[in-house]
Amino acid sequence: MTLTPLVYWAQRHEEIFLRVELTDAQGHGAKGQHLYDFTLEFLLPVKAQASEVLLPCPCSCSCPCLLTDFRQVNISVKKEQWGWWERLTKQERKPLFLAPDFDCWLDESDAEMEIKVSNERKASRHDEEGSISLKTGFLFTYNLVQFLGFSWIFVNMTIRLLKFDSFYDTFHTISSVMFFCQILAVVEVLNAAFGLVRTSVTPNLIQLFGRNFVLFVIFGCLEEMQNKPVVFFVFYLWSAIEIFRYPFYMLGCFNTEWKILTWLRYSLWMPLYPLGALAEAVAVAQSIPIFDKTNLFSIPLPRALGTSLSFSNVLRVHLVLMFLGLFLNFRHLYKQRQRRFRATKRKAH
Ligand SMILES: CCCCCCCCCCCCC[C@@H](O)CC(=O)SCCNC(=O)CCNC(=O)[C@H](O)C(C)(C)COP(=O)(O)OP(=O)(O)OC[C@H]1O[C@@H](n2cnc3c(N)ncnc32)[C@H](O)[C@@H]1OP(=O)(O)O
Repeated sequence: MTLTPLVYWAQRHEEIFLRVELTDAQGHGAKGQHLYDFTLEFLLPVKAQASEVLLPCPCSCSCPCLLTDFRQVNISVKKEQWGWWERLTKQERKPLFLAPDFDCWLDESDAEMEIKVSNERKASRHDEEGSISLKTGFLFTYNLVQFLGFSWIFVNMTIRLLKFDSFYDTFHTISSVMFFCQILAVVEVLNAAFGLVRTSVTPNLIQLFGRNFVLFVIFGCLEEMQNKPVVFFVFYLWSAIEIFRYPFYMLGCFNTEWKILTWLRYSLWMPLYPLGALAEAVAVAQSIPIFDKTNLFSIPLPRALGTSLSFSNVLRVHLVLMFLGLFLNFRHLYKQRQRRFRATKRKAH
């Protein structure tokens, strides 16, 4: 016996959904195997191929099998032309077995809203992807430029060291590239401030201020300091860490890491940071008598208090701050190291 099933329908601008219910088919209650049949003449042309979305097979296998408890067939038919139909069938009178599928029903305006929301979602995903790749491109370029700059400094100084060239002209050969790299390092504080990288501003600010004070104020402003061997030690120690730190960040931009590079980035600072701070402290200490002698940057005082306040007093305060800064950054780097290696261990398990 052939039965006519109940057919529920809904539409979107590009397709028709049909839900064919077999349980409530005419002849309800009949058991055994039956043939079900219905005919619909659509209002407008549709694409020939309909896709049938079947309910999962009760035995949850993927093999073709006979479905004995099969109550519903979902069919989706693509419209030939995008648009909204005023009804489903050519004939104005709705067939008796046909009813709206209120579970899936949308009015034209709701469907338009759905399209709008989905388009907006797509556009925002697109924007997000765009800004992620812009951020990655920016960070990669920044790290690459710093890596090239510091590599040039490190290689140049190593060659000079191996050739037993004089320590005394380090500043004149290296300073322009060092100035460039250290001015550019302002970006690192901005990256932290704008949340471009997962770190805090304070350690970056301490690092930037500490180095740039020595570079621009002590070495840059005092010619007498420029020929001292301490310049060599300061520049060499700074660049020794950066030739590992920046490539580590470059790989990080693409979620990649080389274990040995990660280890170097998070271990070399342990000897280098105190040595670097010590070299910087020596430079500051050596500059104190020069500032006293030349009165450079001294602050004029009212006569009752004396003639002027020497800049060397600022340097003495700076020396104290340096040890505080060294302590804060040492602690920060230690925590970063713990976090990094804990994460690596977790990944390995
Ligand atoms: C405010 C006024 C205070 C006045 C103080 C006065 C003086 C203070 C002086 C202190 C002594 C300074 C001595 C020093 O100058 C001597 C030397 O430098 S000697 C050489 C040895 N030095 C070092 O080893 C330090 C090198 N520098 C650093 O490590 C950083 O500058 C530092 C801020 C100290 C730490 O970096 P950060 O906090 O960023 O840690 P991470 O590297 O672990 O990064 C955290 C996450 O962010 C991602 N990140 C960071 N930067 C970038 C980037 N440019 N591009 C891409 N990604 C980046 C990184 O990948 C981490 O992400 P994730 O956790 O997902 O892996």
